Amino acid sequence: VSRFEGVPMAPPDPILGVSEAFKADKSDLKLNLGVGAYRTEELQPYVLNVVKKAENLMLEKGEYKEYLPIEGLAAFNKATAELLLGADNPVIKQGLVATLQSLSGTGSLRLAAAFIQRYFPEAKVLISSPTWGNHKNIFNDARVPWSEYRYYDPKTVGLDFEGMIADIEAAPEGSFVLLHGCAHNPTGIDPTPEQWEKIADVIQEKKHMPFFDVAYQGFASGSLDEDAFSVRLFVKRGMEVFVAQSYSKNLGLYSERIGAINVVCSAPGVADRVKSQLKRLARPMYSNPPIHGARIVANVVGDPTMFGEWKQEMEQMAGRIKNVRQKLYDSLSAKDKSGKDWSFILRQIGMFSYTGLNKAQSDNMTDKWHVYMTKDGRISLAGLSLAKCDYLADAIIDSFH
Ligand SMILES: Cc1ncc(COP(=O)(O)O)c(CN[C@](O)(C(=O)O)[C@@H](O)C(=O)O)c1O
Repeated sequence: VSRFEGVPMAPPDPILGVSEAFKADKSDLKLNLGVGAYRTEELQPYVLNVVKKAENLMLEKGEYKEYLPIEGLAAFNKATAELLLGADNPVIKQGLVATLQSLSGTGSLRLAAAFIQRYFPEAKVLISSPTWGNHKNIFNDARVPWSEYRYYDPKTVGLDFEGMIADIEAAPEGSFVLLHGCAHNPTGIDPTPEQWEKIADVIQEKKHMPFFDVAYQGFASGSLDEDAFSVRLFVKRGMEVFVAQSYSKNLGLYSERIGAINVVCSAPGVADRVKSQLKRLARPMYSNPPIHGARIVANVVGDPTMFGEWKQEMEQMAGRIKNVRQKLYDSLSAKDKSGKDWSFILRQIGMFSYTGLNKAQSDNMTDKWHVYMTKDGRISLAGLSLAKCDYLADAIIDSFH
């Protein structure tokens, strides 16, 4: 008998498992609104033109494939910190930022979790309710305890700001507060600038550590700087901050697994020590990160023409999603006779819309309409075309009532 006899079948991933089910569906009506992956109006995957340009340049140069240092490609680490904080941010000049290239957003979050587990074993991470489906698994597997702060208010289909502040205030001093830098996943609801100020106040008062997850910089509003507002606000206040970054969405580098963990410290010597310990944790985890995506980012950001083209393509992707949001809202408003207010769809930002459909209703979307979405009611508008909005509106109205 096999020694693996006791190994049970793991459940499908709540997000990536939806894509597997979608692939198995034979209907030509099927729509994949599950994983947050950008599609064109023709519902095809999209490789940015600027990425193709950078890759052609790299091919011509015929670059080496030697190991990267544990911390990754230096040119990438410089570019990624500058993109996040602004090239002229004093914390960069003063050597206060420890940046390590890591395996995209997930790997960066996991590496930071390992650091928290080792150096702050008593601390808890506060995560929003709801949050990205993988956050809890990352902290569970890193043996970091977490609890939730209120975030989504189903009554207003908006932010439960009072609840959020109260829960952050009530948490033990020195907790880590996980915040979505922009384009909150799954709700698409972001705090206003004034609310970010208040969130920074309470985190400062309680001596908590802000931990930003920045997976959509430039993809939410179309502007890299606008989408970095929250992070730069906290750094400007002199706060020490963790920031995980990802280039999966804004540069379309999903499977290249390119991202970074940044730790903004309040004293130069400290940043070097933090970086050295992050390296010590990364080495036995995956040793060193993949070079291809790092070179693409470094080449694009390092060349003013390509950087400009990237910003244009980002605005186009964000723009297409905004158009789809508007069209879906128009279709729902025109078709739904119940008088339900669908304007929350227009107030949400980024790839996703949190529809309020419950599990049974989401099942109906899939079983009856072949619309694939996550069971928490989230739909990825990045997987929707203008042409399919009427069909989706019919499915949503049928499922709600
Ligand atoms: C808030 C947040 N943080 C981190 C990540 C990790 O991304 P990566 O490891 O590729 O850099 C995602 C991606 N989340 C998804 O878009 C999603 O929620 O569908 C999807 O890519 C995923 O992995 O689940 C995310 O939404």
